[in-house]
Amino acid sequence: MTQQTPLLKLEGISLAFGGLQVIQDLDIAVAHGEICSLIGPNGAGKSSLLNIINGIYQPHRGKITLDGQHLKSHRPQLAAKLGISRTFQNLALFKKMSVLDNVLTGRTLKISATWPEYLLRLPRAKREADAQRQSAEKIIAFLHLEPWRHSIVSTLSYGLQKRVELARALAAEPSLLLLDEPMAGMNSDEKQDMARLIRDVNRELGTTVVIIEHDIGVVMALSDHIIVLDYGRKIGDGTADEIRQNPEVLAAYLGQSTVEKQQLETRH
Ligand SMILES: Nc1ncnc2c1ncn2[C@@H]1O[C@H](COP(=O)(O)OP(=O)(O)OP(=O)(O)O)[C@@H](O)[C@H]1O
Repeated sequence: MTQQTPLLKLEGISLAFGGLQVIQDLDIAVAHGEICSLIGPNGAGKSSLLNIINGIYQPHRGKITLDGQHLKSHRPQLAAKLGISRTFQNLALFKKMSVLDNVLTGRTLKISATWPEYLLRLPRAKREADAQRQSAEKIIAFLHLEPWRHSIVSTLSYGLQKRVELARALAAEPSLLLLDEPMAGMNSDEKQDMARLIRDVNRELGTTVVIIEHDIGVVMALSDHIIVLDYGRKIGDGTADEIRQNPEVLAAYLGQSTVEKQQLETRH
């Protein structure tokens, strides 16, 4: 596929729960190598959309294409195999395990030696275990987590735990990384650190990122492309400047806090 082919394309996607229409006839395209933010008021359907992209929810209508390949029956296992990795709104780590062991769990799909080979410590399993560990250590270094690599996750600050979650998602070497509010609950310094790391991941590893974030200042500074949802409909799609001038987007944010709306209008 050429670089002009979007990495991810959704066409005519609709999802409902009972009578509640959560996503309505949505078309979006995410280009290779971009940071694309999904924003919108609470309940707009942002997390549901990530759940569709990584196969947790099956849309009732519509077509999903990844790098030109139509995904007819999309499931989380397939998404992982195709290089889609994600983090969740609430931390989903093995809290009693070390940072290194948590990151290693992100490499499960990269294991090819069998359990008997591991149990018998056969050479192929040993070589593979060494390689897995080296890859995990590389990600830990990339995200500046070395001082805590042997720390038990539950002893770390919330900001560091979110970083471990990012490390675990990256350990799978995804081409598409889905981040569901990676900065929620962080203080301003932690948010800045996380934003910098996401930019480094995007630029240095070449990972395409789709991120849900409520902090409009961070979104405006970080995104190449912004998609705005409201009641499951797309009401904005463009660069930060285009979104800032979109009357429908501004109107949707009128119901939000004044601070959020001002940030949307004034951030550069
Ligand atoms: N599994 C489900 N069953 C029923 N309703 C659901 C389910 N998942 C999501 N919803 C509903 O779909 C709507 C959209 O929810 P979603 O979490 O996708 O919104 P969101 O934009 O991510 O919101 P927030 O910013 O508050 O996280 C909400 O009304 C929610 O209650």
